[in-house]
Amino acid sequence: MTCGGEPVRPLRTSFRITLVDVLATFADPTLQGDHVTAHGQIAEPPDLDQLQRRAVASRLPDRDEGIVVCENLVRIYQAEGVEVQALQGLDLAVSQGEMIALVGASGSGKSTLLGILSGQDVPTAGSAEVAGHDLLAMKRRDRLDYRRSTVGFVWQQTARNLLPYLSAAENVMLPMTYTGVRRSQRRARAEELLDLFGVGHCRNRHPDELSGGEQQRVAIAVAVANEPQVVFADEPTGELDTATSDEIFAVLRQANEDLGVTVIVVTHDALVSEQVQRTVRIRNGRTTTEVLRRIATDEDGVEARAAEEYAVLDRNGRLQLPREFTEHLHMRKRVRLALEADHVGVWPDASAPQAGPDAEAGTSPEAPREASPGASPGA
Ligand SMILES: Nc1ncnc2c1ncn2[C@@H]1O[C@H](COP(=O)(O)OP(=O)(O)OP(=O)(O)O)[C@@H](O)[C@H]1O
Repeated sequence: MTCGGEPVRPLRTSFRITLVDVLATFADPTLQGDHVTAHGQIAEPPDLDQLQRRAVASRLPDRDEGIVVCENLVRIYQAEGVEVQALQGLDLAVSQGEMIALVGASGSGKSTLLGILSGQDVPTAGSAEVAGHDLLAMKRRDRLDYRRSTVGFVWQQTARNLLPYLSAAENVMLPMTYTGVRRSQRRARAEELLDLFGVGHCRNRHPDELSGGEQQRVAIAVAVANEPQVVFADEPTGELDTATSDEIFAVLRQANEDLGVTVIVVTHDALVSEQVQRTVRIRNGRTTTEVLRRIATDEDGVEARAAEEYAVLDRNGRLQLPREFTEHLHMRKRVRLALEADHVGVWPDASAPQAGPDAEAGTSPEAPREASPGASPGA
């Protein structure tokens, strides 16, 4: 399979959350800021050494349960009496400690998915679990705690990530205010994170005194301030030039590797998506293909990055064939399947008009064996 390219759009046009949501994400009038955690206790945040030890521990075996698991996820919007099916039975599993890219054409459902996973929106049906939280069953109060402590976000629009009247350090301290971290600890952790991400010298500057790249570094520090388990980044490099994009991506990778946080990045930028080990493509509200990247060594011992594209197979055995394949072979409505020793053959319906070139050339089998559930390869 080859990687089909999506048109690259320089800017996202649809965002539905405003600056007010920066505060709304964390603020809850029922909490007493400085003193009380979501559970009524004073929190003692770990220092960076402890976080790094945890990160290493989290990379040890047994991380394959999936920290993010979506099954058959459906989100239907009602717009002027018309139903829009933004997610149409989406499946996704992300392992703890992974960093993946989500790609897809405009309108394919990426933001809708991120909105659900980040606890800002509720799906219509299906299941979605993040770090053991059931996002369909979650109560309002739990959802607020979840947004404050379990997940972090970085948006494309720098103005959406940072409050303009707070300094960089104050912006990083803000989320900790709402989880009850003491002021001195908030400041220490904010300064550690700003140093870690290369913007320690900007701690007393306000967002309008920072470059776009510096603002996004601070935004990543804000996103990880409360030690979330997963960070969602929606086009975090969309407003930046290529060199700065690379730097910001490196900072996200640093958060992933040094702090052990799982990172899910939505991007239109092929250069960004090529830097992760797994890129998941969404089409029409479903995950369709995944590109897996690894370092391959040839017979001369030369290492090179290899990328292979896979179709996503859901629990019911459904997969979506890439449009360019079906169009090339004139596959419509139905195809013939054959179970072979180590693969499944898919042929165009020879009885249909304009069957594909292979079928016309007689390369499809005369009578393919029926693919029976439970039949083992080579049986
Ligand atoms: N609040 C809403 N009301 C009605 N329809 C919506 C709403 N939000 C999104 N949609 C529709 O749902 C579909 C998926 O939208 P979504 O924003 O998730 O796509 P996307 O892949 O993030 O696109 P983009 O890359 O342009 O941001 C689109 O058809 C969109 O018009």
